[in-house]
Amino acid sequence: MEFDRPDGAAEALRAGAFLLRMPDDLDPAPGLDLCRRFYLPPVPGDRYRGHREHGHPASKLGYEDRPDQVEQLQIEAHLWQRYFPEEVTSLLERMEEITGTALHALLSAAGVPAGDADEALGGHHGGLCYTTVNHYRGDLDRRVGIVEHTDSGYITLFHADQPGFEVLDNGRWTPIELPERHFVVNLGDAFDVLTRHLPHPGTAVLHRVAAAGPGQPDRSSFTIYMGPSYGMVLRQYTSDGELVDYQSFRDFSVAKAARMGYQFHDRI
Ligand SMILES: O=C(O)CCC(=O)C(=O)O
Ligand SMILES: [Fe+2]
Repeated sequence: MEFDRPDGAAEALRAGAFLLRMPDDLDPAPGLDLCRRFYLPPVPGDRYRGHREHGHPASKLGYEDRPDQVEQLQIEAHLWQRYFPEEVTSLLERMEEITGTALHALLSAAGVPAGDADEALGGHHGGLCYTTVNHYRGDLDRRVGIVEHTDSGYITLFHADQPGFEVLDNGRWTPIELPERHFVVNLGDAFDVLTRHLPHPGTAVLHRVAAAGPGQPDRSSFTIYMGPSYGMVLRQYTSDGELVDYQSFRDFSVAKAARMGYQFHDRI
């Protein structure tokens, strides 16, 4: 991963969000197709549709109709093959690789010593990777597309087909222009906690999606989320560069959900 400005990495860590150009041979269409069809009634043999009523028994996440304009489908990486069409799984796996590369580059830019990253990310306990498939319903009279929040993990990468994404930058809500063939990369809470006392801390960016007005087309986005697993303890570097335990990720997530006024996943 390369930044097109000399201060690119520093600025990405400070803001907690940046744009990443897609590789030329990556086709986001299967992901957008899934966003536009997962909520439609099931048709036998069509794995794009029917996810509202599916139940996804193997997943701890699954379908959720949220109080804002968005309805979401969240599926862990090890279940993509089971629940999604093949071309969607291939695309998501490719995006997972890109997300991992970006995460390691940013950890290094933040000052995590080379060779330390795997231990900092939880070592053999492994992490959690899932996709979120978002359908923003323009015809729903709700205040926002998705309410302001920080992502909980280390990093999230997403692609959206329309504007609406906004970040809080220097105290101001700033709409982000989404050029063709780009991903947005966001830093989340676990990255923020881990790097808070390092020379170049990364910020968990507060972001939201504006409501689409009546008569506007529905908006689609799909993400790759990478974070600690809920059984893990969040880690943090002290200012002396020592890696110590911070708080159980589950406790952290429950407290955050209460603070931000939403319900924590009831299957976790
Ligand atoms: O759809 C977007 O632009 C952002 C989605 C998002 O913030 C999320 O799924 O966590
Ligand atoms: Fe988000």
